[in-house]
Amino acid sequence: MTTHPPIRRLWRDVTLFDGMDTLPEPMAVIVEGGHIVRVVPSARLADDEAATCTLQGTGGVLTPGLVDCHTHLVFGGSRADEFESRLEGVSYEEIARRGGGILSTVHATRAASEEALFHAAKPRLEALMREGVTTVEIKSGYGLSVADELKMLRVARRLGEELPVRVVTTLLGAHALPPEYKDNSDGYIDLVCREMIPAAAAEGLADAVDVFCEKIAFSVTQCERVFEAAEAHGLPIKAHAEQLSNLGGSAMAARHGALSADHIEYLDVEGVSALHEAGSVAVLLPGAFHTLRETQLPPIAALREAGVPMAIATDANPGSSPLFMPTLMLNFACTLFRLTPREALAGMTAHGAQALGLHTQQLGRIVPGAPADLCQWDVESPAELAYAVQPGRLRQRVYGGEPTHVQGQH
Ligand SMILES: N=CN[C@@H](CCC(=O)O)C(=O)O
Ligand SMILES: [Zn+2]
Repeated sequence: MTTHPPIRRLWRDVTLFDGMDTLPEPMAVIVEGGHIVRVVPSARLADDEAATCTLQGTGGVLTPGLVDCHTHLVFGGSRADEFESRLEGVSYEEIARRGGGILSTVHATRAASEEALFHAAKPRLEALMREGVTTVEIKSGYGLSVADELKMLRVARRLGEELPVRVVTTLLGAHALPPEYKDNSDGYIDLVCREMIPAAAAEGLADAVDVFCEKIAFSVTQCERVFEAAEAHGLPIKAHAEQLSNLGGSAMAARHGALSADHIEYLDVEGVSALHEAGSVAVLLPGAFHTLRETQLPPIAALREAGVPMAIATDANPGSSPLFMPTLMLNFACTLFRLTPREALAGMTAHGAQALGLHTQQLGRIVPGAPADLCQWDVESPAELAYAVQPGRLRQRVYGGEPTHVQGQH
């Protein structure tokens, strides 16, 4: 039987954004067996080395595949009616207090079958993939019972099995208080700690555990209990914190070694120091900031000064961020939060991967040894990806070394 050598794929004469920076000269990248094996200035690529490769593309901008490190893509129903109420002046918090908001999605998600949730989530995920996403985190959090949270996580896992995209799952059982635990939030936290986390861990369904630490959700003390249960099962943690008020959830999460604190509009200087000391990532979610018409900006200058890595994500969800367009988030990160285009792009590549704990594999970078997840864009400079909101510029999406076609892509 003859064996064929693995295909070596070559991109050359590209402007390279390597996950952290734009390189100063046209570059060549060689991929083999699912990994990047060589990154070299095109001018220094020898003809005999190029001859061993299949030329895959030239010109434009090559970036790592985008990493969307915070989404709620699996859900039932729609919240267009709530969108209208907010336009009439009812706040997100008030809607939540009236039993709408997250709980209205819980109702619809519980009523949906696993099959129905899968088919509803698939086109949302394909929309992200058409815009360059090769790694996506998907949270549960609209089930709020053991069976329904596991159902959501199974759907997320199946999406990763059936589509050419890396899916990282997060159990967000402590997202909201389900109606059957009304006036018994500690009882619900008991359920999360004693049943939900152990069940998700036993079935290998969760890669991390998240909480919503907020007045309309759970207290710092309750969230800490969830983290202790996650730690007991060897699961990394992250937190929705300081989104609507400053409770100190980010600092507590950082003390527990959180991968990330997310939203963080109300984060104070102590919180920034805590993230810095713990090596946690600050995940900025400009889509939710925009949709909820927030006015409190996250402490970008302090984060930058402290050297806290900043990630950007879509937060794609039916309520606070029904936005399924990663490059729009790059633009929002710059226009709303005043990040530079370089910071925004690092936020959806290298730092997004770090928020998922995947930086140890060099995910989100274009360096030798990194997984070969790449995007070749029809733009002249990386900054254009954040500058213009213009779908259709993705020339080639490469996942695990293989060029992939995404449903609906032309
Ligand atoms: N902040 C809490 N959770 C989600 C919102 C979910 C929803 O409104 O359905 C978020 O990340 O914004
Ligand atoms: Zn979220």
